[in-house]
Formats: sequence, C-alpha cells, structure tokens
Amino acid sequence: METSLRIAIAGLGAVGLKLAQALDAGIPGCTLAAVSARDTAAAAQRLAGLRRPVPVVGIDALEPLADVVMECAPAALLPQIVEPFLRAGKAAVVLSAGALLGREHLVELARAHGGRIIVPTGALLGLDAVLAAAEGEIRSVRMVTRKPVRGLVGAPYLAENNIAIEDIREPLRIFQGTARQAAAGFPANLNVAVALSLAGIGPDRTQLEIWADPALERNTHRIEVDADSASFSMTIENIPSENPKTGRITALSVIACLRKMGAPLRVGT
Ligand SMILES: NC(=O)C1=CN([C@@H]2O[C@H](COP(=O)(O)OP(=O)(O)OC[C@H]3O[C@@H](n4cnc5c(N)ncnc54)[C@H](O)[C@@H]3O)[C@@H](O)[C@H]2O)C=CC1
Ligand SMILES: O=C([O-])CC(=O)C(=O)O
Repeated sequence: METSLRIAIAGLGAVGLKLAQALDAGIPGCTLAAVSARDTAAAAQRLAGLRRPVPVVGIDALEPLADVVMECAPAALLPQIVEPFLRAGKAAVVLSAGALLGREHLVELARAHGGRIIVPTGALLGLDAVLAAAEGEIRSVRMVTRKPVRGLVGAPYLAENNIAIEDIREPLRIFQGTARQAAAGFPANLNVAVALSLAGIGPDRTQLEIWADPALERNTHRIEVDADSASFSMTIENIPSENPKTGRITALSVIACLRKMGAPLRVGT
C-alpha cells in the first residue's frame, strides 16, 4: 500500500524554497505538509506559486504536522528544529551539519526515542566511498576548499583573526586546521567538511585548508582519502545558488535524498 511521508521544511532560503517547489511538483512517497520561515508574510508570498498551499507556522508548531523535518535554516536554530522530531521518534534531515558538533545529545535523543538524523551529501561528493572506506581503516582525510570572496565574507573566524579578504588580488589561504575548528570559525560556510568528517574519521582527524580566491566563480572542494581499501581524490566545483555561500547542488542533493527514502530501488551507500 502506498504511504506518503509528510515533510516539513524549516527555513525557506536558497535550499528550502527549491525543496518546497520540488515537493510541490511531486516526489514519490513524499508530501509537503508545512513550512517555517522567519518572515511569515514573505514566505506566504514565496509559496504563492505552489499548486497545493501549505501552512506557514512557527518552528515549534512543525512536529505534529509532519513525519520528517528538513532543516534548511541558520545553524543556531538546529536544536530547536530537530529536537521535537527526534523526541517523537521521527527523522530530521540536517543541512547545518556543523551545528551537530558539540551537540552529541541530539544523537543520544535520536537513539533513545528511535528517531534519526540524516546528513545528506549536500554540496560535497564522495561520501558513499568515504563511508565504505571507514568500514576498513582510513589513514587520512584531507580537504581543500576554495571559494570566491563573497562566499566567505562575514565568517566569524575572519573577524576574530583580523583577516581582511574583501580587497585581495591573489588567492589567500585563510585557514588550516581540523573540521571541528572550521565548523566553529565558518558556521555558514563549511558544513561539507563536517559531513565529510562524520562519514570518515571524525572532526578532529579530518584536515582542512580554506582559500579565498578572487578569480574564482565556484565553491570548489577537493577531498583526498587514503585508506587500506583504496586511495581516492575528488573535486566538485559548485555553481553558487542565490545564496553565494551555498552551491546549487545542495538543494538537489536533499531532493535526491528524499526521493531515495521512498524509492523501491536505492543506489549508492
Ligand atoms: N550540508 C551542506 O552541504 C550545506 C549546508 N548548508 C547549510 O544549510 C543551511 C541552509 O542554507 P541556505 O538555504 O543556503 O541558507 P539561507 O540563508 O538562504 O536560508 C536560511 C533561511 O532560514 C530562514 N530563517 C531564519 N530564521 C528563521 C526562523 N526562526 N524560523 C524559520 N526560518 C528562519 C531565513 O530567513 C532564510 O530564509 C545553512 O545552515 C547552510 O550553512 C548550505 C550549503 C551546503
Ligand atoms: O559547506 C557549505 O556549507 C556550503 C558550500 O561549501 C557549498 O555550497 O559549496
């Protein structure tokens, strides 16, 4: 018998709006049930083109209306969005993966109540191979991110370390450290590094470099993995969405993740 998962979207920005439109156009096994936005009137306007209108409600009112919540909001809101769903034994798809670090109680909450936290591949690539390699022994994971200046400005790490990138003329390495350190310093820019670390050898062993490059148009991530099963390196060059920090492919990754949940044939780890 066909059952449909009721989907709630928290945050109607670059990712959330695309997702709402895709759900409205039809993803088998899924129905858009409710959305939450900072500005309810503006959200109602953004959703005016949908074939099937859905309620726009506060974050705290989402859980009773849906089976799955898609967290597409600023990182600071993560606990408020996902906790009610996890406590009810439901699923939360998390885009702000960096905000999971230091909030291990969310995983415990999911475990205690039979809920699930799902981190999609998002703006990255290769997490299927990283997960597989992690079943054996991974010796090292390294990632190099290069972004246009507008994809990095405003990150707290830059202000805290007096790094000015607005007027650079050459590529500048602005960070070298672990995924955990990057998540703290770049909460809206480096969720991909945290997703990579969670798939592989953890946030303290995953090494990261970040470059600001004034000549670049795309958010570029290269990952290099050395494991006892394979060595691999891969690069993705993301075309920015209307939010310059977020690649277009991010929303498509979430759509693919939802489609997979309801699919009779599932490809990839
Ligand atoms: N895991 C990954 O690969 C990636 C993760 N991200 C992360 O995904 C999240 C969403 O990204 P975007 O859509 O590009 O961000 P965005 O900034 O375009 O959208 C976020 C939306 O949340 C809304 N919002 C703010 N306060 C709210 C509240 N109290 N209630 C409901 N909504 C509220 C904002 O008004 C905005 O529309 C961000 O945390 C971003 O860092 C982005 C790209 C890749
Ligand atoms: O990791 C992120 O939050 C966003 C990102 O780099 C991208 O979209 O390329």
